[in-house]
Amino acid sequence: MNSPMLNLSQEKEKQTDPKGPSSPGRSGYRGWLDQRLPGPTTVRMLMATIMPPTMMEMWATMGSALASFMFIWAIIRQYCPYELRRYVEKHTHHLTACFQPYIKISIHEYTGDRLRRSEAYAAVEAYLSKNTSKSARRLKAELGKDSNNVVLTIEESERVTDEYRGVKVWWTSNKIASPPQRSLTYYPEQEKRFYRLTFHKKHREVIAESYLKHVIKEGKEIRSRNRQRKLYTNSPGYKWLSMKSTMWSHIAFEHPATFDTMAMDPEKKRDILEDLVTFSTSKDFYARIGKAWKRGYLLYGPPGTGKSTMIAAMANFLHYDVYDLELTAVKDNTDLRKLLIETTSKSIIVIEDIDCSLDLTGQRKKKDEKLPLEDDNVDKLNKDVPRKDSYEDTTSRVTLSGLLNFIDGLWSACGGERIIVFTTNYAEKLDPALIRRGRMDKHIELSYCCFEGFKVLAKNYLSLETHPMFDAVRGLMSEVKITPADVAENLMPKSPNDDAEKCLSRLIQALEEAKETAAAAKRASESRDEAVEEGAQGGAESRDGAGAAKEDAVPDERLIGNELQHLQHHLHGKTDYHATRSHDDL
Ligand SMILES: Nc1ncnc2c1ncn2[C@@H]1O[C@H](COP(=O)(O)OP(=O)(O)OP(=O)(O)O)[C@@H](O)[C@H]1O
Repeated sequence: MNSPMLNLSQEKEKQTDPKGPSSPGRSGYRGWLDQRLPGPTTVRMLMATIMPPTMMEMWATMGSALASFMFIWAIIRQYCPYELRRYVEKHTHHLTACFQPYIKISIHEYTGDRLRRSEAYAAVEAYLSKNTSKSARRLKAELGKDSNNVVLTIEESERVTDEYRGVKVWWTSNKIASPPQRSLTYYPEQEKRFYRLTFHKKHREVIAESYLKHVIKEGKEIRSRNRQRKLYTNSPGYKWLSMKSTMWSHIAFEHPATFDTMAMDPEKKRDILEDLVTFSTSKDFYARIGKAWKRGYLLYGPPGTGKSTMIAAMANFLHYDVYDLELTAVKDNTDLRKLLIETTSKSIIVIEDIDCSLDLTGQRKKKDEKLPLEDDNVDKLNKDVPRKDSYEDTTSRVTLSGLLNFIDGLWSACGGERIIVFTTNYAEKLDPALIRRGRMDKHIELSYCCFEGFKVLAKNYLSLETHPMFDAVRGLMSEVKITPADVAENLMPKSPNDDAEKCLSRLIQALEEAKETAAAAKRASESRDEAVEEGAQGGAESRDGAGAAKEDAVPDERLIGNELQHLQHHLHGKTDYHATRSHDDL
């Protein structure tokens, strides 16, 4: 028994093609059907019944047009100049946008002339990594904070859905390759990455006024919670390794110092902590008083008193990145400004030993004054090796005025929430303009170890809160100067058998030796003064006699001076001699 549908199609067939369903040489729709739909007649007839002839034709035409378009587009993409391709793409987008009820918002990684990575992009990245990584199918994995957890971000071209107050939105991650470089360059081709948000136009208000703010706020919070803090350097050696056009290279910042482990006067410590907290929570205050949100700290004191350690403690306390600026590696003031622009907010910019970094009187200073290759003998031996200064300008042209502008010029305000730290052993050597309040707002002296500082170190190194030997340490510390670095070294166990008593005895012995040396130095100094006094008295008696007395005094003075120097060397090593002098000077 035939089905009514089949009958109907057969009837149609009779009407349109008198030659019958399978007869050869048919033309028109039936012929076309034979060609396109091979197979049993019944199936073909069934399809013909489901799809009216005009619709089938339409789909077929569209299919082949689409295939041709794709083919032509592939050829265009390969051979057509980049500019023309961009032009076509742009106008195609405009055309399709007219018929679509959706709005698209792009958030680019770099805005402007690639000066700085957009914070909005970074925030969206963090937001999407948390909120959509469960629904996305293609993800990138990176090591997060402390290299312990894995942070997932969505892969390029991946599309994810998000929902906010019942409104559905779509995010895609994209990138555009920039035009190929005309000149030969070692740098890889730059890509411009961006996120695109798509939503229905009826939700424009919710998205623009509320959703985007929500994404940025949450993204920033996630970032500050999760991010691995970094230690940056501008040293050229590292720059070539990274092969990037950025001026900074970085590694993960993993210094364990904290204010708890810092040996210093507790009052001073509290004062610094309060200052840091006040600064980091005063965004609105700085805006109100019309001042850039930054603060300068000058850390000064003898070597080994904890200046570098304090920078690490500050960074850990505030969760900031650290930019260690090597001033002698900066070519000129323009490069200094570029470095500043590339720093991010929530960071500490450090210039260590500022007095040695540069001749800040405006004169230039050779960075490598004694390059081995500049030695004539070496040059003769290695004639093929180019002299370093023949291909590389080793002179830093950074001037004092360039540095002053770096600290509080117009450009210093970009980024915000930044701390600038200078360290020095000789604060008195610095130009007053450089360290005046407003540039270096807070001057912190890090000095010799006090008993409270010792207690912190004893807790750190020996896990001791108190001990009977502490009294001896307290007594000696009130009489002699010793740096926290020296105390730490004496408290450090040197073998598995070193217990707390042994370490404390070692420290007491070092302090006693230091006391003896200081006493000997004092005696030598007193006898020098006496000799000078005697010489002066002799001079009053007679001119001739004075000459003789002076001659006697000079060798004495020299001898005493040498003895003093020798004793000081014995006490603290060569550097500490300078340290003592600098501290006293300060
Ligand atoms: N105040 C301190 N608290 C805890 N440890 C300290 C302190 N000062 C120094 N140390 C210890 O001594 C070592 C040297 O300290 P640090 O490098 O911070 O001194 P510095 O003042 O920066 O010296 P320099 O002026 O030579 O750079 C550190 O590794 C640290 O362990």
